[in-house]
Amino acid sequence: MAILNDQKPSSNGNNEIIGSSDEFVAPEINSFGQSFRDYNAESERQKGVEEFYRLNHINQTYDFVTKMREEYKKLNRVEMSIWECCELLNEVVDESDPDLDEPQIQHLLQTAEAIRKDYPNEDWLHLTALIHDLGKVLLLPKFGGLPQWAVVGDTHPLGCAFDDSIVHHKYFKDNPDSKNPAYNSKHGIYAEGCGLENVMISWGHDDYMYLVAKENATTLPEAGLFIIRYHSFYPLHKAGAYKHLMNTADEENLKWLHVFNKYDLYSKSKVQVDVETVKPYYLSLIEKYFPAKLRW
Ligand SMILES: O[C@H]1[C@H](O)[C@@H](O)[C@H](O)[C@@H](O)[C@H]1O
Ligand SMILES: [Fe+2]
Ligand SMILES: [Fe+2]
Repeated sequence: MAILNDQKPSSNGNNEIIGSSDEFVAPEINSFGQSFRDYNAESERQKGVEEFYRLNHINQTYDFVTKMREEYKKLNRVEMSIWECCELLNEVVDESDPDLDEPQIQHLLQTAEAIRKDYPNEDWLHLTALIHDLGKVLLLPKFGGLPQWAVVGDTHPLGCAFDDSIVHHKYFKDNPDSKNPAYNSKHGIYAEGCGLENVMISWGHDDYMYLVAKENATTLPEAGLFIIRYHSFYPLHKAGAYKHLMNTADEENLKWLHVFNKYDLYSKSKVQVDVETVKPYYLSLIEKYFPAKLRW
């Protein structure tokens, strides 16, 4: 499972050159004709996305995240299977995403099918892709009906300074934490190398799904759990900010997150995956790595 080189990590340990025509090719532009993750490009989605980040940056505080973690670790809301949850995502719309307006179940399957093409033997990675965004059910009434700013979008640490690389950074000026001297220095309340598991990250679908998977005793490897928990932490995995908070285990896991991110971001397209065709495969993976019913 360790990644041996900077290229595609191959499960047999060889530094093979990959040239199959069936390989996943990342497109240069999104379905709206723009580059991916361009938060300033004028588009039908730009204004809504910016308003989303304004609310997110004002309201996500250290105290808010502390309360959310306390509340949701009870897992006392719903009992259901992973697949049932995938189907629920059909009803969810993500207002933070400039690149996608397809139903979320399509995004899950597009990500999983793309990664499966290039990593046919890493079944844990296929399943990780399938479930990575399931936490977005927090938007639905029976999961608490949280507002968009508390569920989707990129994530960032609380308890230390907000890095400039965070999307629409200017809105942090109205976040009470940015005026708190305990929280607004580079290290804030954290020690160098303390490990990401000791860092408060803005609350949303990543941390919730991590909690659900972990508490329901999934047998997914650590790297899968890390991907689920930090896939929206673009300031770290894209911009390289906050690296001083990582420990050596985080550094290993981050390599897999980099692999995953390509498929999460660039598989977003208008080409739909046929759900019924791929369903039996994913059901078999769910059975391998999860109990039949989970507490949510
Ligand atoms: O808008 C997107 C979307 O909400 C994704 O699910 C999340 O993982 C990304 O980080 C975010 O930028
Ligand atoms: Fe996500
Ligand atoms: Fe995603």
